[in-house]
Amino acid sequence: TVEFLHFANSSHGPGPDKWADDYPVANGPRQSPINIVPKEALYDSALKPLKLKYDASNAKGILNNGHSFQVDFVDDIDSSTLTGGPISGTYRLRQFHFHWGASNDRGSEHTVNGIKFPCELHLVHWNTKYPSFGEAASQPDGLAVVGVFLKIGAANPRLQKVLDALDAIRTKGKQTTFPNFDAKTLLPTSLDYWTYDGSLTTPPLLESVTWIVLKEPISVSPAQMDKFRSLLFTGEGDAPCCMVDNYRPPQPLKGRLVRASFK
Ligand SMILES: COc1ccc(C)cc1NC(=O)Nc1ccc2c(c1)[B-](O)(O)OC2
Ligand SMILES: [Zn+2]
Repeated sequence: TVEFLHFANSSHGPGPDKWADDYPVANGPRQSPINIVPKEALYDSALKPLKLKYDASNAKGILNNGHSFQVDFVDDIDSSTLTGGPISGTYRLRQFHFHWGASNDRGSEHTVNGIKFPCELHLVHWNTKYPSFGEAASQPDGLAVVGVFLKIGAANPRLQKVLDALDAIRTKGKQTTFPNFDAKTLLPTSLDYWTYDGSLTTPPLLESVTWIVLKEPISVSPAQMDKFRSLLFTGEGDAPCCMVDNYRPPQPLKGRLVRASFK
């Protein structure tokens, strides 16, 4: 589709249609994202409530990594963790990042009944039964990612704290300190979720993610969406290319079950 032409031919490497050339897992049995069809999700009363315990002092820095920007956390102790939900054991918060579109009609990776949101937040956690994130990322139960949709509405003051840091990381590879941020402030009121087994949505597309997609979106204003679009895929001194449409389209479900924590 047209929005991927720019992604496919841009300076920051091949787009989603070409990934299978270098990463055959791109056509694997548990790829992400997917289109979520609420009516086809199975309510599972055995699913536990999500327990997110985040320590604001673990926030470290904010980085433009050339395909999104991420806020990194200290993850050498169990101070910012995800437990409960569909997972067993303790997963540590490593980073969060976003995916967004060139316009408000697209940008999310997961869709709901085919509906695209303008933006999607990913809170990335890794299973502490493995020695490190890198190790966990190659295990089927290694990662747990909480996905949160952003919907156009009132300006979101908690999100604004993150957006205010973007001027300092406009180009690929730039980073700056980002202390004392409580990632919990980015979550909606309800923690109702859909969950399914999936993958990273960017290369290396590893099939190691238990996805936990929240039903309730958080708000973002049109002006705040324009702030995301002020970032560049390109490095300082390169011909500037706006960081937009950094989302992978939904992938085949291949028989997977999507469970719901709510009726
Ligand atoms: C070059 O990138 C790597 C090299 C080596 C390792 C071990 C991992 C990665 N990438 C990685 O973790 N990406 C990644 C991690 C988590 C998420 C996503 C991408 B997402 O699907 O967008 O949302 C959740
Ligand atoms: Zn992501």
